[in-house]
Amino acid sequence: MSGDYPSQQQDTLNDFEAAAAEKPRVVVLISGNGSNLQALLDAQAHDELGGDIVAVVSNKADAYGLRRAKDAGVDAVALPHREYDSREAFDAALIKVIDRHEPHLIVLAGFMRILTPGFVDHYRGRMLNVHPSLLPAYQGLHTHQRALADGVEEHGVSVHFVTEELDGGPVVIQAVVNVEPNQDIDALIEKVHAREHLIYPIAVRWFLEGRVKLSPQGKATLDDIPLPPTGLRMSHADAAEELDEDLDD
Ligand SMILES: Nc1nc2c(c(=O)[nH]1)N[C@@H](CN(C=O)c1ccc(C(=O)N[C@@H](CCC(=O)O)C(=O)O)cc1)CN2
Ligand SMILES: NCC(=O)N[C@@H]1O[C@H](COP(=O)([O-])[O-])[C@@H](O)[C@H]1O
Repeated sequence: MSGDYPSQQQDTLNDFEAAAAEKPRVVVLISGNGSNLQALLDAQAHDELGGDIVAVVSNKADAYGLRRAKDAGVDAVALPHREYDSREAFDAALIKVIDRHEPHLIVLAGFMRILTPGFVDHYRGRMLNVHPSLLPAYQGLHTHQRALADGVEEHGVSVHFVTEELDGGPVVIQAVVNVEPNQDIDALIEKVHAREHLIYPIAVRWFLEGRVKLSPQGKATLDDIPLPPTGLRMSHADAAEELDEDLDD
């Protein structure tokens, strides 16, 4: 296009093109393998995320998810929480690292640190988490083991807004996994992961499109309609269709 317009008009055209090209920025926090991060990176690569992952930050330097970020050409930062004297000091350092990227959304993807109220407040309404249970059941850790020990017939995964209450934030999307009699825990975890990898990119895209919001009253809404406490229940087929994915099981 250069040379077709006087220089001032060309500058304006460049500005418009630059603005059109810039997508919402996402920072992802991890602690481990990063399979959910990979699902988000894959969705982005297929133009299904609605934004760009601009940085991945891990509180564990040996997290394989950092390798996934580097392989995808994304800024990968290790910020070991053990190097800080307090949870507040770690969170303050984490905010500095994150805010360099001026993100529109913070995504927790297997991030295994409880965040302080100050951190949560700083990103209120623009921070999501994926939790391996049908919230409000089984908040906290070891959800699969606890669900199996209780003999539940249904388990699953929830994507929710992050608030001060651990895993207590308003739910956006849930996916249900049927638990077989004598269910093998590794097979259950694999089924839960498969559903996480579908519904998380959907929830992120809907947020970045402005469809999913956290109201000032602390309620999650989809297209301005309040979501129920269990969020939107998505079947495997519906989620696969929404993401234009082939069903994998
Ligand atoms: N303020 C909030 N912080 C976090 C939330 C949240 O909803 N509000 N979600 C969690 C994610 N999460 C479950 O989905 C979770 C992560 C970590 C823990 C936890 O007990 N962490 C321990 C350390 C455990 C470890 O290192 O293996 C800790 O922080 O002391 C519970 C739930 C993310 N943060
Ligand atoms: N309480 C938080 C929690 O347990 N999150 C869970 O950690 C796993 C991370 O896997 P990944 O690193 O492969 O995405 C995921 O199953 C996620 O739901």
